[in-house]
Amino acid sequence: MRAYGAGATEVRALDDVTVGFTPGRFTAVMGPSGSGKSTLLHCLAGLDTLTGGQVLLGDTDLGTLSDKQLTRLRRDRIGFVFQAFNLLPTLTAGENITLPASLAGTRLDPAWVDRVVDAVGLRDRLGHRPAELSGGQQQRVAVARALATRPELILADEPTGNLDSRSGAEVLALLRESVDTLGQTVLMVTHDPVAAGYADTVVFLADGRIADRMDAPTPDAVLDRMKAFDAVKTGVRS
Ligand SMILES: Nc1ncnc2c1ncn2[C@@H]1O[C@H](COP(=O)(O)OP(=O)(O)OP(=O)(O)O)[C@@H](O)[C@H]1O
Repeated sequence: MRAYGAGATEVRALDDVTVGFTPGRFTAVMGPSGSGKSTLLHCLAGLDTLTGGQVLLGDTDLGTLSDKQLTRLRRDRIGFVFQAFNLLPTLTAGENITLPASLAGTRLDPAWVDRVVDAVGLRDRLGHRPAELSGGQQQRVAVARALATRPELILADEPTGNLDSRSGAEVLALLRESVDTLGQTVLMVTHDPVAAGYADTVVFLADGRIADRMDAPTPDAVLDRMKAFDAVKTGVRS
C-alpha cells in the first residue's frame, strides 16, 4: 500500500496491490489518470516507499535497503527509459550509452554493448550528439543506455510519449526485441493501447488497485478494456 496524507484527506495511490512481473517478459501497466501507475513504477524503482507491504527485486526486499543501497540497486540492477529522453547534450550517442555506467564504476561488457548497439540500429550514429539525432533515434540511445548494464529490470515510463507514431513503433519494436532476443525483463507504463499491444501482458490499474490483467493483448482489446473504465467512471454501463 502507498498512501499519501492521512485521515479524511488520505489518498491510497496503491491499495492492496499484489502483482508479480515475470522475468524475460514484457509487461505494460495501464489505467486512467491518477490510477497509481507512476506510484507503482516509483515504488518498484525504490524512488518512493510503500506505506505497507513489500517490493521484491529477485530476492532483495527494497524496504530493507538504505538510501545508498537503493542508489546502487538502481544503478546496477535497473535500467530506466523516460518520456523525455534524458540524454546528456554534450556527449555523443556512444558516450551517452556507456559513460553514465562507466562513471558510476559499473564495468560494462564490451561484447554485450556491441550487441546492444547493433540491436538498436545506431552503429552509424555513435559519433552524433543528441541534437543531431531524431527523437526516435534519441530514444533508441536511451534504450541502449538502459540495456548496456544488462539490468534485471527495465522500467519505461511513457517511452513513446514524445514520439511520432513511426518513431514510437521503432522504439517499441526495440523493447520487444530486447525481451525476445536479449532476454530482458521490461515493465512499461503507457496510456497508448497500440504501445500496450507490444507487451506480453497488460496489467490494468484503477483507483490504486489491480483491476484486470490481459495476456497477448491487441490494441483493440486494450482500447475496449480502457473504454469500460471510462464508462464506469461516468456512470454509464451499457
Ligand atoms: N506526492 C503525492 N502527494 C499526494 N498525492 C499523490 C502524490 N503522488 C501521487 N498522488 C496521488 O496518488 C494517486 C495516484 O497517482 P499516480 O501519479 O501514481 O497516477 P498515474 O496513474 O501515474 O496518473 P497519470 O496517468 O495522470 O500520470 C493520485 O490520486 C495522485 O493524486
